[in-house]
Amino acid sequence: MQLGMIGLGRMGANMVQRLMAGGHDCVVYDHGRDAVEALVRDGATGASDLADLCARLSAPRAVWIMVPAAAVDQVIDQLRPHLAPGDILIDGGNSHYQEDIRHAESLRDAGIHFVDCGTSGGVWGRERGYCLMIGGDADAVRHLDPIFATLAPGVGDIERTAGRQGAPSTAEQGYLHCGPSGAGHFVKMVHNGIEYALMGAYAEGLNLLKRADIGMGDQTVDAETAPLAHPEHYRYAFNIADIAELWRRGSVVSSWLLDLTAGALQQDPGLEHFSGRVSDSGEGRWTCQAAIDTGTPAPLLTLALYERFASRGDADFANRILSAMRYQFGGHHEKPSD
Ligand SMILES: O=C(CO)[C@H](O)[C@H](O)COP(=O)(O)O
Repeated sequence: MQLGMIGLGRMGANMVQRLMAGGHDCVVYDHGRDAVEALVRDGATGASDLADLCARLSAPRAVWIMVPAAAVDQVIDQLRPHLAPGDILIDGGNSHYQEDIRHAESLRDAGIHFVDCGTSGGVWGRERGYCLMIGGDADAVRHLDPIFATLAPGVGDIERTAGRQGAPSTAEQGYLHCGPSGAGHFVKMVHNGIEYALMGAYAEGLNLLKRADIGMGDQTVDAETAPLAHPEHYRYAFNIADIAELWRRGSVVSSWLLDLTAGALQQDPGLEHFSGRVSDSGEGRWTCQAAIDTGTPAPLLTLALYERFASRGDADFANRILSAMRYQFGGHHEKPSD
């Protein structure tokens, strides 16, 4: 099948490679000419601009947009004059699902279908396949089935869930039409909310293991810090990389996130190459907002998001206020940092 791809960053370029390896014909465009030329060398058709991309695609066109969420509006505005009724636009980036509803409505009168697709798999997706969470009109989604089937991981060697019978469903192959416009990105948003909490849980647990050796150090009692009552209970110098490795095998908390964590700890046990400032794309914030809008308790997902804010120093003033209050009511001085 033929597909136009706009945005050839880490995700878009790898997706084109996977599609071409699966026998699809890709017409590609990016602001950066190097990215276009690299894919042309591998067999894609390069476009000089969005009009050229549309001219090179046969009707009905299928155009996949893989750009940062903030740029989607502009790309759609620039594409619109070059599209015709029956064409399909796919937003495969990390857009807010409410933007999808707006985009689908604004294109409907012109007969253009809009499909939203939450895409998970990161830089590993080219090799492992992408998990695709899809929203939009059933007919448009059905038309794109060959594209989704190639991008998705397929059934692979994952054991079949007990009770599932017959030919593997698309969910079992790694892609799913989740519902009408916005449904794909809604599912991806919650996926990322869960991702934040899982990441936070591994990080906190591994940090506690790392700090299980504090009874081995100098136990000088400081009046400003609660003394360690039983230093002998905290004399474990755990090998954190080995424990992460161990948990990958047969444990209840094994997962791909843990596989990646074990890999990072193997390369750099102290994680010295990271400062610990953790960014967020916005997906976690949208998840919390949806939880608030619907009155759905989501304390773990919310806390994990706030921990990311704190990692960037955004709790520093609050912490200074705590110290100031302790000094005001008790004359307590801050302990110099270790
Ligand atoms: O697709 C993803 C992983 O599933 C994420 O959207 C992407 O990597 C950015 O995540 P974050 O919200 O942490 O910035």
